[in-house]
Amino acid sequence: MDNFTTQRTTMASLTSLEQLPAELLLIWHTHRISLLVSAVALVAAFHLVRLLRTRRAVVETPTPIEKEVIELKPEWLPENTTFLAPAVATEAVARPQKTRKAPKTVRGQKASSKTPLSGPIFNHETDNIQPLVFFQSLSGTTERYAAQVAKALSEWRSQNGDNSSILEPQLHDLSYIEFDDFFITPPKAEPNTRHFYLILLPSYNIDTVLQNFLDNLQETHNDFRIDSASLNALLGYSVFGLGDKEGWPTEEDGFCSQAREVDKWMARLTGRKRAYPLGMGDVKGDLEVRLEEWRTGVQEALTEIAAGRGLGEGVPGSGDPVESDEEDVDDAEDSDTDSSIQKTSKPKRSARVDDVEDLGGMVKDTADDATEIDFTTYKVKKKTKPTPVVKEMVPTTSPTYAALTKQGYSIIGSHSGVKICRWTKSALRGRGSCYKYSFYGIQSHLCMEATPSLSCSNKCVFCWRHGTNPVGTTWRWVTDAPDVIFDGITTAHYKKIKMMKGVPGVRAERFAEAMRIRHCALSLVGEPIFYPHINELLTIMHRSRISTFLVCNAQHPAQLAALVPVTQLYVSIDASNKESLRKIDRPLHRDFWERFTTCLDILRARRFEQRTVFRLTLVKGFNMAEEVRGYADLIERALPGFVEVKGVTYCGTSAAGTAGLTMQNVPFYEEVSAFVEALAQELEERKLPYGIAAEHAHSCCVLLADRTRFQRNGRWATRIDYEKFFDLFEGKAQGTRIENVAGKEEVVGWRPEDYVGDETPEWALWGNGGFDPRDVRVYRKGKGPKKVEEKGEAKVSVVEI
Ligand SMILES: Cc1cc2nc3c(=O)[nH]c(=O)nc-3n(C[C@H](O)[C@H](O)[C@H](O)COP(=O)(O)O)c2cc1C
Ligand code: SF4
Repeated sequence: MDNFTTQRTTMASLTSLEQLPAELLLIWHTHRISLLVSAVALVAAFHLVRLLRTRRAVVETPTPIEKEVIELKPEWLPENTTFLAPAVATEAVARPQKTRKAPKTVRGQKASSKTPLSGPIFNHETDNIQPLVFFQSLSGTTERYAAQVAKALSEWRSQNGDNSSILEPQLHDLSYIEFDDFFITPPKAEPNTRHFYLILLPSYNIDTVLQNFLDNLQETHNDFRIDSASLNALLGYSVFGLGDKEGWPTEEDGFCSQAREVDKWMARLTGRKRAYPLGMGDVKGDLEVRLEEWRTGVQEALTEIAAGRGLGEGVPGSGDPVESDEEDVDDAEDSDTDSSIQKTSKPKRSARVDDVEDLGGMVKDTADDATEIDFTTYKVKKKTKPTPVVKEMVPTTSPTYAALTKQGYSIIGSHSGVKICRWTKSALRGRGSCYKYSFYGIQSHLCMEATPSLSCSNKCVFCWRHGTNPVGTTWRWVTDAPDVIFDGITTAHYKKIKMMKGVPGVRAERFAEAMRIRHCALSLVGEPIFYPHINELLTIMHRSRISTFLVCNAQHPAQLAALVPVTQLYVSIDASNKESLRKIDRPLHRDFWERFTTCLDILRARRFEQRTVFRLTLVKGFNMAEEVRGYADLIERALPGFVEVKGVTYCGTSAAGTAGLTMQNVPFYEEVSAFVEALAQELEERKLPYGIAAEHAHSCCVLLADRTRFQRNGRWATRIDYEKFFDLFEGKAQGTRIENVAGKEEVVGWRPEDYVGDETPEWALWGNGGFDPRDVRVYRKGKGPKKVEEKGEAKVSVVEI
């Protein structure tokens, strides 16, 4: 190309370059709408891809889940329970074979009915008598009188110079002591101190904690490893019963029935050392007179012992010529037994005796030259035993039933309950849902609160149940079928919703929505997993596309291990250490701490199957101060997906008062928040992946969550995709829980990450209060701010009532 041509081409290019902006401008003017639309679409597509990718990032885990094996003790397996085969996860837990109780085998000399088992000799010149006053009280009467007795005894001994060997009486609530420390053998004491027991008891013909005491005495007496009169080192005992003749006029009707039984068992356990006859008083009649008589008699018996004259003459122990009928029957059987043994040429040594010997020091020979007798083979006189009657947990005639229904609970069958909670009513009126909406997207007007077991194995200080609630360690009541319970609770719930129709402020659309239950909180009161058919009941709910949040008290490891996966599984963590837990939950199980920690291990093992939650209820003065590290230890052990921290709600009952709970024990929200911050800090220092996710200041509740599992792209995603949960349950969607089955990796179910829902809304995040901006916040007169406030972009309307 020559120079001229090159110049022309360059000129032409420059001209066209000069024209380019004009052309571009023209193109822009002609196509700007379609260009803008395409650009927006492109950006949207880009974000969508990113979102899907991050969502998948929450859902996927490439590695198969290792199963942890947790040992369950045979005694934890539910007795008298039809146990349902769990759908999943029981393989994760080794279930030991239930060992059958061996027949009772006694090695040693059977105590004759005529000679007392003496126990150590009391030397009145050197030895001291330690009176112990025990009581059990459900509504406070016996506690009051027991304290009076202890005080009167104390004054009597200090005013009377002859009583110098009688020590200051000690008062013990049977709910707090370890039975093993006092009722297997007498407690440890100074070498020259011997014990004298006084026991004051009410009677209850419903299942209460009292029955637990009775069962313990009976078990101790029947335990083949323990001397059947293991309390014979006591100097003596006496029982006083409080009853009500209005309801139980005679002994045949049950007047003071449990005191009578305790008296009987104590006679056996002490080798008949009844120092003064059983006293009984009618709370609505002669109680004070009878109690005074009894105390004077007991004092005389103590004076006799202190003077070295023992328990008196006549029939062992009582100084009374006739023992109670029941003991005579027992003795008659025993003598019958003795004679049948004498007829046997040579008593054979039982195979079980070897087993017993293996127990070493636990077996106590009653005499050195004792003949070994196998009581398992003799023929006993046939005794017609009454067929045991299975009781209803909450019969319609019981005071518990009356109290519950008065408070608005509907009792379904004889052991289930349902109640509309205040948040359901509040949501129906557009005044806000509970924290479950802020954290997990559950609208309170779509939620039903229910329990299939009103009974539980704790007596928590913050429980509202006024003390007369049914308690027990095993399920032994008439059992209602799961479909009957489901129909009953849903019908009762809808009935209660319908009753809200005329309440001012109820929103029509919410009322209509509420006629389809979407969620069930199995947490009302009691212990839902105590119900033997809980798995069937949960399955019915899931089939009806009702999601389930189940709260348990960590006292039933076997049931927890076998539970079908629920939408969200809660364990109440009421304290961070054994002592504190004993004080606050007042558990009935002696091995409550072991049960509790095993439940944490089970929760850890099952954290890949369902969302797991620790529920901490903070009670000032009980379980807050100095316990942050302890709670962090428990979190580290169980690795729950979430930790909900909530201030206790004061129930304002006399029961709470008796437990020493007042308004002073209710922490302020600032105190709860400070506690949560300290806990988050402690977890951070331990490199545990928890952060404070959300709050609901209105119900004094803050949520911590596992960042690695419930955050998406750096934002909290604590809400639940309920539809996905049901699809996973029905098999319409495939889960991603992979396990090693016979050496092969297989999808065995779903994981919590499979049904993670939307991101936590801005207003619910930590620092933003957690009140749904669509609702109207209502304050009581003089409590809240008076004008409409601006909060972020959302308007929070404030109305005073
Ligand atoms: C549900 C219930 C069942 C009761 N059952 C009996 C009973 O079987 N026999 C009896 O003599 N008194 C019975 N009573 C009366 C109590 O034993 C009596 O009120 C006692 O003083 C309660 O003591 P507390 O306040 O220490 O618990 C019953 C009371 C209630 C509330
Ligand atoms: S576990 Fe629940 S129902 Fe049972 S005593 Fe505690 S608060 Fe009450």
